[in-house]
Amino acid sequence: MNLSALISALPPGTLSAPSSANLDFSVTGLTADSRVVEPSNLFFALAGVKTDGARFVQEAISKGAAAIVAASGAGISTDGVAVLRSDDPRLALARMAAAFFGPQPRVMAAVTGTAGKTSVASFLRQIWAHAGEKAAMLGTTGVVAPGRSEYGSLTTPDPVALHRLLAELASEGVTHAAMEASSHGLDQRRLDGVMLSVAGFTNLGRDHMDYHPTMEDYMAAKMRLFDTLLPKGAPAVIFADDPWSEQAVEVAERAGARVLTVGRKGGFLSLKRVEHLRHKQIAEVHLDGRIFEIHVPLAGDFQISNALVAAGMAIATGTGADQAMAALEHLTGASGRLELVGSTGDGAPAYVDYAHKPEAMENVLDAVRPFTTGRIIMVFGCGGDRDRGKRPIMGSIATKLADVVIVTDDNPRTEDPAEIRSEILVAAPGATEIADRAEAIRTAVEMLEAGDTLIVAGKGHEQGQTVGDTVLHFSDHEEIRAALKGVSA
Ligand SMILES: CC(=O)N[C@H]1[C@@H](OP(=O)(O)OP(=O)(O)OC[C@H]2O[C@@H](n3ccc(=O)[nH]c3=O)[C@H](O)[C@@H]2O)O[C@H](CO)[C@@H](O)[C@@H]1O[C@H](C)C(=O)N[C@@H](C)C(=O)N[C@H](CCC(=O)O)C(=O)O
Ligand SMILES: Nc1ncnc2c1ncn2[C@@H]1O[C@H](COP(=O)(O)OP(=O)(O)OP(=O)(O)O)[C@@H](O)[C@H]1O
Ligand SMILES: N[C@H](CCC[C@H](N)C(=O)O)C(=O)O
Ligand SMILES: [Mg+2]
Repeated sequence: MNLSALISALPPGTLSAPSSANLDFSVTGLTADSRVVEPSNLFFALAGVKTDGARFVQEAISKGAAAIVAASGAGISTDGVAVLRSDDPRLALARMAAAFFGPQPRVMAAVTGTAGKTSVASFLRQIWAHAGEKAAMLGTTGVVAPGRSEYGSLTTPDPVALHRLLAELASEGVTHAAMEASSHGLDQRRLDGVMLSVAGFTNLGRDHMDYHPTMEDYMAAKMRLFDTLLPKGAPAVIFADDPWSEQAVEVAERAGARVLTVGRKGGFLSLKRVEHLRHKQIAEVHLDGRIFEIHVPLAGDFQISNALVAAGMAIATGTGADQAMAALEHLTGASGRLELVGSTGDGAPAYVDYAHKPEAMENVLDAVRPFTTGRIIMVFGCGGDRDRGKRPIMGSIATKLADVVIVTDDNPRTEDPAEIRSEILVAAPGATEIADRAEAIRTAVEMLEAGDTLIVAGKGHEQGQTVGDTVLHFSDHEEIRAALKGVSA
């Protein structure tokens, strides 16, 4: 694509080019990573968390970069290769990636919040598909679309990967796509080129305190979805029953969004009653004077909240209310979200759940308590190179709400695993420490008696254990199944 044409497709003020530069040539792609530069690429030199892309400009040029985009003040030398300047180079990358790759599915939805994003994106795709749309979802668990099911890595992909994917989906005929907006993604402008039709908010709780200095900063990053990215007048579907809901509503209203609240305090989809059964729930929902009684085939109060946010987003983008509500009766939970993996011979269930932050853990333990006549046995750990402050908090929640706690490893990455465990154990008196996750799961399964419930938390859909820089194959599902076979043999 011609660079001059690409620049003129951008909103004014995105970039400035030196007046002397000849930009009338073709660029073959964009990247912010010097290691993957190909001839005639445009290289974005971005200041990051670990290093500064400006240090790799020479490497990018030696690999054939045709022009460089850098921050306005960055001092770089380029031996005559054109340098385009931007006050916000990450924003420039997002907008240029959008212009370079072109088409996006016609209806784009993004959901933010500390917990529930993957579930809402997955439910929204399922509702649209049920209503006959060609629909996709992309997020932590990967990409799901007609003919596609790909394992993911980031919750919100970087703009180049994101817009390449959206263009592919559009060319495959996908008209509706639901994506997750992580706070990292929002802060780093990964979604700033997406043309949103609707945005959603689930809740706010402690997470990523290694990246965001305060909860207010974390909330502000999430609110970029409403105050910066969502076009004026577009619907903002907000879960109404969270302590942060009111603030989210204020931000969205101030930004000119059409606010639709859902939940017990919801004005749009109003939850009047929920009856919890072990593996399903019956919810009464009011909408526009009509009453729907929905049988949702999922466990966990929080899944009703997620289902309502998803239904709200679907209805706000044109799905009929009857169709959306009917679709909720067929929902499948996202992989590893309070997922029943198996049961012992005398009926004690073993669940895999992705709770890896305090509120999520609390919700999951609360969700299974009413159906547990015996003990709740909880196996979990905390990731290395991530928020350290959550470790004792999770240790204390597990101790308070579960009856047996086994602390184990969960992606220690470059940290000392024993140190991570000890930071959890400080606040988990009486917990058992078993470093090896497979052994921890086996031990827990062997303990199960009639009436007990096992929750193995933290990894959900993940298929690896990251130790140092190495990812070793590991699946909570596989380990639980193997252990259950062992006890029934
Ligand atoms: C902390 C963080 O968010 N980092 C993200 C960020 O990297 P960064 O720009 O800070 O990277 P950096 O290593 O400091 O490097 C700076 C620049 O130099 C470049 N570079 C670096 C080395 C080199 O040899 N050549 C080179 O050009 C890098 O490509 C980068 O452009 O921007 C990159 C491109 O978008 C992301 O891939 C990267 O995600 C890393 C891998 C990551 O682990 N992120 C996690 C924490 C994350 O984003 N998680 C969220 C939330 C999860 C959730 O709650 O669901 C997610 O959306 O997944
Ligand atoms: N609405 C909710 N409220 C509280 N906890 C929830 C909610 N939805 C899900 N959870 C809990 O959080 C875990 C992760 O759910 P999900 O993957 O849908 O969230 P997420 O926001 O995508 O998380 P991540 O940021 O890690 O990708 C679940 O396994 C469950 O323990
Ligand atoms: N098992 C996990 C969960 C990671 C969740 C991820 N979304 C993030 O925090 O970046 C870990 O701590 O390694
Ligand atoms: Mg997610």
